[in-house]
Amino acid sequence: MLAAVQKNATRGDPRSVVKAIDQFCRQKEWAMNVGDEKGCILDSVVTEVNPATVLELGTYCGYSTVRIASLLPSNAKLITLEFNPDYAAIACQVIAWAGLEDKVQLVEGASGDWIPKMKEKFGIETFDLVFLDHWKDRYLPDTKLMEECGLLRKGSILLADNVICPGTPDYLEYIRNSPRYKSQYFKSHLEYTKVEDGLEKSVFLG
Ligand SMILES: O=C(NCCCCc1cc2ccncc2s1)c1cc(-c2ccc(F)cc2)cc(O)c1O
Ligand SMILES: [Mg+2]
Repeated sequence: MLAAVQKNATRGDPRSVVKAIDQFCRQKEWAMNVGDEKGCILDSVVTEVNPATVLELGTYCGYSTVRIASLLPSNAKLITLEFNPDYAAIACQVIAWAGLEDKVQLVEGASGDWIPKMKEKFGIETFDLVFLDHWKDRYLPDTKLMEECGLLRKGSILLADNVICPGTPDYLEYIRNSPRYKSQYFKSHLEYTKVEDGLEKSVFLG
């Protein structure tokens, strides 16, 4: 995938990086990027929220990191967490190829360990937008952890990938029934396939 980016995408052009990855995943080898279809929904939410601070849980190869960072205002900050060092190493190069390294802070480690340290380590008050795309059984515990750590404010947006496939049933149950969130489901498809999947967008009501 990285070779395809370096071969087919223009340095400093995020859109060409996104296009090169989508082409590679459609023509050569499926990969678990959010993909072009759900990516358009992600883009519209980022544009609508126009966030100053973003947390991405699950960098993988940096595809959604590039999509999000390319839409952020100049002073905005995107912190992205990746557990797997091999993925993180690739993502770092993909983000650099897109010329977005100044907007992105890539952190290696587990969400459960890093979320409680966000304020002290990165000087973050609260996140305007959180994109959940990591272990599907961590969406719920990490959301509760973010609440407990005071990382969400009235109006913070949570956008969760894969709520149908692979699925995050406990997260959906919680977020759709909690009086502290207003949720909306965006029906789509699993990246590069016809399988149903979707994004759940939730506003924290405080
Ligand atoms: O597992 C997925 N994504 C998480 C990878 C886990 C990486 C982590 C990052 C991190 C950061 C901080 N703390 C802990 C963690 S753990 C994932 C899987 C599929 C899929 C769908 C159908 C299939 F047949 C096979 C795979 C599709 C997707 O869009 C995904 O996002
Ligand atoms: Mg995903």
